[in-house]
Amino acid sequence: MRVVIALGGNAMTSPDGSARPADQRAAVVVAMRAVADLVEAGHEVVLTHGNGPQVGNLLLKNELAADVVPPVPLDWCVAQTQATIGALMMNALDDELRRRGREPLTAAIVSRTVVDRDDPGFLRPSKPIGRYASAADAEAMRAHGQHWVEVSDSRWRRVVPSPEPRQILEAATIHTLVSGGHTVVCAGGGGIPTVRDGDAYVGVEAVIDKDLTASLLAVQTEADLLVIATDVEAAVVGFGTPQARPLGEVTVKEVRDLAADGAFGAGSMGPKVEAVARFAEHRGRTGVITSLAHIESAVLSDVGTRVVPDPH
Ligand SMILES: Nc1ncnc2c1ncn2[C@@H]1O[C@H](COP(=O)(O)OP(=O)(O)O)[C@@H](O)[C@H]1O
Ligand SMILES: NC(=O)OP(=O)(O)O
Repeated sequence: MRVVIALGGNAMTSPDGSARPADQRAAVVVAMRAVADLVEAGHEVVLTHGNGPQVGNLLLKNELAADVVPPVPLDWCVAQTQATIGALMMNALDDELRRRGREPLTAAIVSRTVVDRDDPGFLRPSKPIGRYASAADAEAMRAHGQHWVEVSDSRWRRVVPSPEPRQILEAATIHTLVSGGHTVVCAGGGGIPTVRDGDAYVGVEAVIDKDLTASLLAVQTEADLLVIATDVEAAVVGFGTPQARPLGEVTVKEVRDLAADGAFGAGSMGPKVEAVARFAEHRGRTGVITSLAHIESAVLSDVGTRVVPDPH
């Protein structure tokens, strides 16, 4: 089975959301053990990952050092996070596979995702990146022209434009590699935001939602299954209320109706649900939202929230 797995931020940072190198390395090692189980079982695996904490930290470093070294644009920062996280994932997966007596075949691909130049997302920054801050700190940053929103109780985060992913330019290469037995890390951080400029492609300043890109990746690479791996076992209806119940198997229409009723967090579970719904809709296969620990079960059984195509 060909499986596309999207790893959430929690797969690469410590539980407190810190992005210290040692924490990232340790978290990736744990994630790659679960991935190695799938590879060992004979599945073709395509991996993608988030970069929200990392790209926000890089952007901030650029801004803080602007007086001494020229700052680079946000799309360059996205490319840099793809390289760093891709290298971490390859090292960890290779080590794990060798420990199991298997010769690793991994590749990380710098990947560009085409977006529309006039996407309304450029006018309404919505993608949270970087560290959390207090209301007072957020207010101070706003004075510098940055956009900040309250993402949870008194926790603020910077937001940047997040256009819709339209096409992954490296999809054919990724398809060839995975068909040839490679485990491929790609389209990290949603891909490097890119627009067409005449006959050329140029980067644009944004951070694309990695779950929506994962959905496109799974369609473009003809995956049998899309797994969105996060820190909860399933999407929940009545989230945060005494009536909370995990959502099991649902159709695209059923889950979209729940989304329209506001059942899923806008910057968190919402895009994940939309990602699996799009995959089920356009590929006619199941998309699963579950926790990292359940990746293998997601392939074998019926854990997590499983969005299936609508009946004809
Ligand atoms: N309806 C819901 N069901 C489950 N989790 C939800 C829901 N709405 C919001 N969430 C939040 O979404 C989080 C997962 O999204 P996010 O933190 O963006 O994941 P990741 O960084 O792993 O991609 C959960 O930890 C939970 O707090
Ligand atoms: N690019 C992106 O969606 O990253 P996170 O999942 O880490 O927010």
